Amino acid sequence: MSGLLPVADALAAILEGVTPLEAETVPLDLCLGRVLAADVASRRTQPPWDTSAMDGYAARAADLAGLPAELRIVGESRAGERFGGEVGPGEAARIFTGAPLPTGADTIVIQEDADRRGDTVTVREAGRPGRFVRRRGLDFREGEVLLEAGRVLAPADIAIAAAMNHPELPVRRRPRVALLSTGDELVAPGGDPGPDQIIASNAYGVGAMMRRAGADPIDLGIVADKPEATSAAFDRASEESPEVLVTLGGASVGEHDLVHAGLEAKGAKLGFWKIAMRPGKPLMFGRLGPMRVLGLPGNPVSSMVCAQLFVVPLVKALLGLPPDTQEEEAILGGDLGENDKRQDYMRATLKKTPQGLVATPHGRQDSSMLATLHRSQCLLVRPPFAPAAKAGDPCRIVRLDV
Ligand SMILES: Nc1nc2c(c(=O)[nH]1)N[C@H]1C(S)=C(S)[C@@H](COP(=O)(O)OP(=O)(O)OC[C@H]3O[C@@H](n4cnc5c(N)ncnc54)[C@H](O)[C@@H]3O)O[C@H]1N2
Ligand code: MOO
Repeated sequence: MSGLLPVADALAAILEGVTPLEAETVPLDLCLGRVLAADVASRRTQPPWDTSAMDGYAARAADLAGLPAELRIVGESRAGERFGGEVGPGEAARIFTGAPLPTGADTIVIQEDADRRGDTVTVREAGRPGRFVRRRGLDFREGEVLLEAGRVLAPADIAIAAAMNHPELPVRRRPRVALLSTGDELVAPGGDPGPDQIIASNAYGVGAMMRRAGADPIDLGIVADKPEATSAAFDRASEESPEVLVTLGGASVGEHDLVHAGLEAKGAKLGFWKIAMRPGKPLMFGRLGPMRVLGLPGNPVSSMVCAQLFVVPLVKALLGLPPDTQEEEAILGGDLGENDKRQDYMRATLKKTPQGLVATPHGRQDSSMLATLHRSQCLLVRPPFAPAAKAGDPCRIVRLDV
């Protein structure tokens, strides 16, 4: 074996012992995308009474056996104000969509099928008894659980929660993920890079991914490659008390890669460092006090791929959701040589064809190349020591969530 930790073992170590965060109560208009923390039962029956589905006349089916039928109008029922009286034999009430069905009536005649003259209406056509009547509870009943714990709330869920008379919902608190970029060479976008500097991109991409996964990213900025600066940055991170600290860069073995030593100096419990994966070999995991710390390699593609494969599942676990790291079958779109000891995650395009999904890896897979990531829809997954493969062979992919 390579001595490097397999990808699945690394993920298992990161997720070990993670329990979902506590619930908080949030107003409905802020619930989109949040994870429901408890079953929600209706406080109402809907509709609360038998109601009309059309504008027309509420009548008794028995009076409509022979047509045309002439009925006397005894009142009006509209949405918001019902007719308090009763519809007796030979009688009808004017009614509008959404209005309560008056006592005695059991059928709605739509106004297109009737002619009104003063207080009389002549019904020319009528449907079966109960036509155009929505029965009480047709939609849902008080006490019925319509939203189940663990659901990621979508617009229709929020609409039904409102209809059930819930102005707010219990949802899982969003995990807080602190992001720390390391490197003397980095300048924030819009800044003024010196001759040996580049623009920092990782915290923005990874932060966006965290937000989409349901977490709140906290950008702790850029820290210089100095032990004192690294130490101070870890203190700032601890003060924010996030659930997760993600360091970006400085994970490798060079003299200026200070994350590992910095964490050790702070007394962090280090889990693993270096895994059998490309990109992402120097991935690091440990715990600093209550924080889970993931040290992501600085190469931009390594940072993004590791964030999707390891940090997003951690965020999901903190939200009580399954990891969602599903691999899918596809067809290889180009020839590939034998793989080495690292599990490969190759940026590839994904096309739907009559034969199935075709994944075609890009020729250059350098982990510095963000433009290739941007032009990819999936990662082609090649296990360690996978044999050479030809176009048309089956392959495994994970869809990119970037
Ligand atoms: N002797 C060895 N050298 C390297 C190894 C190794 O095993 N032995 N591993 C290589 C691999 S694989 C990777 S990946 C990188 C990871 O290095 P670091 O995590 O220490 O990352 P840095 O050196 O800080 O940066 C790498 C690269 O990425 C750029 N970078 C860093 N942060 C950002 C950012 N926030 N936004 C944009 N770009 C960033 C940085 O400028 C470097 O170019 O190590 C290899 N070396
Ligand atoms: O892991 Mo590094 O990501 O191969 O470039």
